[in-house]
Amino acid sequence: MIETRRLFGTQELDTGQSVAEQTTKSAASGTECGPAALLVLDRVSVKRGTSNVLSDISLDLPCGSITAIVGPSGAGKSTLMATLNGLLQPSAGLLSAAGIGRLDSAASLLAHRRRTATVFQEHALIARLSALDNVLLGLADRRNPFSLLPWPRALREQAIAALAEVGLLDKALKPVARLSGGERQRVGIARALVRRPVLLLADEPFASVDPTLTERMADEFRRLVHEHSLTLVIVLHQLDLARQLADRIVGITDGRIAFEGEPDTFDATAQARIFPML
Ligand SMILES: Nc1ncnc2c1ncn2[C@@H]1O[C@H](COP(=O)(O)OP(=O)(O)OP(=O)(O)O)[C@@H](O)[C@H]1O
Repeated sequence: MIETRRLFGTQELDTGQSVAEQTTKSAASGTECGPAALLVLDRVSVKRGTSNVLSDISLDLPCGSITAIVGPSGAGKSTLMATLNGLLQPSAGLLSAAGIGRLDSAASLLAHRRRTATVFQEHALIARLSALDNVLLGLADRRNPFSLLPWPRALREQAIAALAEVGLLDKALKPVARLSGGERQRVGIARALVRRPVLLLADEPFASVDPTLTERMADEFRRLVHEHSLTLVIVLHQLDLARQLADRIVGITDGRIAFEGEPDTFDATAQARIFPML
């Protein structure tokens, strides 16, 4: 396990409440998750175009767990993430979410997406906008998209709280173009946290961060996930990092699960099954 370090630092807000406290409360009231799984995939297949990209995926995501998805390029990892997010619909099989039920209607998918947030590989930030405005974009579905009015005060406070949570309060008004790579990644994390999600999806979030910073950020990621009572699914190319960070590793090859187990069972034989060239 990585030694705990506070890269971001938790800043207390005027309300005396950290985002972690607020989020834990909202997460707890937002799901009836408890000891059950937050999300269950039952024999899910997904097509892109006419080809089957995922086949027969059965997977439980226990509440509060960290699952690392590993696999070669083109194996279907991002497709799986888009399916977990409700962006891609299965061509066969079923997803069900705690407190929502089957994710097979517009209403159930909307409910699922409202409590899900994503951290992207290249942060997907708008460079000319400030850190604060980028974090507010994480709340775009919480107000009228055609509104010309300034963001409501409550949402601005929520965004400021999320920036404080990742230790970036002093950079709130700086354009993202003038932030370092690590700071941008933290803005991306704040933009996800501001949604007060219960499910956090991260697709190669450390791809553009140097190895030393990656280890520190992974450690901090783990802290945030636990403090916010989140369920995290993270795609990682670094296998050592996957072992350190995750409670469970899922290996995918050719759109199928080739390995599923605790990190200490992800041995050379398991690795060879997923990455035959290593
Ligand atoms: N929009 C799309 N339309 C059709 N096929 C697609 C589309 N996006 C991805 N694919 C195909 O689906 C397969 C899985 O792609 P996916 O991006 O899920 O893989 P991945 O494991 O995330 O790869 P990488 O590690 O390179 O990001 C690939 O063969 C890819 O070419």
